[in-house]
Amino acid sequence: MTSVIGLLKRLYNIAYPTEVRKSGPSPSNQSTPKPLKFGILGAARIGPAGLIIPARSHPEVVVHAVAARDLARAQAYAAKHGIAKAYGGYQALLDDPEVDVVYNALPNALHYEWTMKALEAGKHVLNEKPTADTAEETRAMFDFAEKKGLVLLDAYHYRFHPALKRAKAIIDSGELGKLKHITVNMMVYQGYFKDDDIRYDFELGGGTLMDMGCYAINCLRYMTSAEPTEVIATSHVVFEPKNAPPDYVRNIDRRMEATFALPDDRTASIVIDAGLPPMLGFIPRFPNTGFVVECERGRLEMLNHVIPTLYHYISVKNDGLGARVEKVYKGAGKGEEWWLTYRHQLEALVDKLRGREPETWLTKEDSVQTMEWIEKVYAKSGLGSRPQSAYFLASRA
Ligand SMILES: NC(=O)C1=CN([C@@H]2O[C@H](COP(=O)(O)OP(=O)(O)OC[C@H]3O[C@@H](n4cnc5c(N)ncnc54)[C@H](OP(=O)(O)O)[C@@H]3O)[C@@H](O)[C@H]2O)C=CC1
Ligand SMILES: O=C1OC[C@@H](O)[C@H](O)[C@H]1O
Repeated sequence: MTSVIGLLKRLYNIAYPTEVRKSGPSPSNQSTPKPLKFGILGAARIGPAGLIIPARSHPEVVVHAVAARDLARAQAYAAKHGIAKAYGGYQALLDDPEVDVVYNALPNALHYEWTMKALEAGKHVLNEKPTADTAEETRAMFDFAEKKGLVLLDAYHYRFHPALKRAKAIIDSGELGKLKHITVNMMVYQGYFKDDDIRYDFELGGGTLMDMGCYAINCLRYMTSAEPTEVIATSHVVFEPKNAPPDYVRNIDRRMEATFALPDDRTASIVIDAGLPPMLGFIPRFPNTGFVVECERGRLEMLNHVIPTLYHYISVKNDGLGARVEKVYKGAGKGEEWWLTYRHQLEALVDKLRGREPETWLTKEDSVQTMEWIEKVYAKSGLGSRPQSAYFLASRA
């Protein structure tokens, strides 16, 4: 019962966060900096969860502008979400001198071009996951941000939640002995994405490994504190749209499984599926996201590591001490029980931009290695990497 009330409270606060007063110079304190102004590239579906709602409860963030390819679409989005400026075209937003930080919420294949252009315009960037289409592009993006002295953060938002950090602390404490194997699952039911979703478009950087698999690869590296040494095996099911035309190219993974070797005889596997069929042909399935870590002296299972604010558990079976369940909606650091992973992420980004030490941060190598292993799984599967950005290729010509 208490957990149901807790869930309802969290849901209410997520949907209706207390709007905080935005910081800035006041008669009593002229030195307080103005809030950071964010601009969103794309009237994207992820915008509200990824930035707009978290910004409401952050005193130092204002969502100032949105750009869409079509001005009317940007205006409608701006009106709906209370955003002051709307631009018809992404470059126009980058040319706005008031924008401090750009949120790149475009399809994966456009991350490279528009993040590079944003950095060129002198903006810090919160870039949606996965970083780009290839590791080469990813490295170039971080190198350029470094060169410009700007902050670039990939939106691996799940990494900022205290529950995930607690799961890792249990593994790192050694109470379960040496880690032997981790399995990371990211599965949603059939119909979760429509057939014309960007995730099913090869040219836009689609594929289920790109989309949900990037979390899984990032997670296995994080939980094991190691880089894989080899992709041992893969198997996949390709996406089949309804009424596929005869010339339809089956190059998009709807399901991807992969097994990796890690140093010290450890292994890892991932199971990603964007279309779990109904049970017995008609019973709908719940999304299944989480991971299981098998250790020498027990196992740890975390359910829902990607949206833990809604509900999660960390179940620990210690061969010597027995079993227990932990839930961490609020950690020892900053945050409220109802903070989504995106709100934690925004807190860290703003801390970084303001010169404060963020509680959690992701390194360049984190992003580069995640992309490297995505590409290696695609290579092993025979599906191949998503195409390099034309903007990247032009820069190398
Ligand atoms: N962090 C997270 O939890 C999540 C992250 N994501 C990531 O965010 C990004 C966007 O995903 P999502 O919001 O679901 O995507 P949408 O389908 O909403 O597309 C995002 C934007 O892409 C723009 N766009 C530009 N070119 C094209 C094109 N050729 N075809 C289609 N759209 C185009 C559209 O902009 P315009 O408005 O200009 O037309 C659209 O608003 C992806 O990288 C995805 O991986 C997605 C969901 C969750
Ligand atoms: O980033 C994401 O997180 C949740 C998933 O459902 C979605 O496909 C993905 O883009």
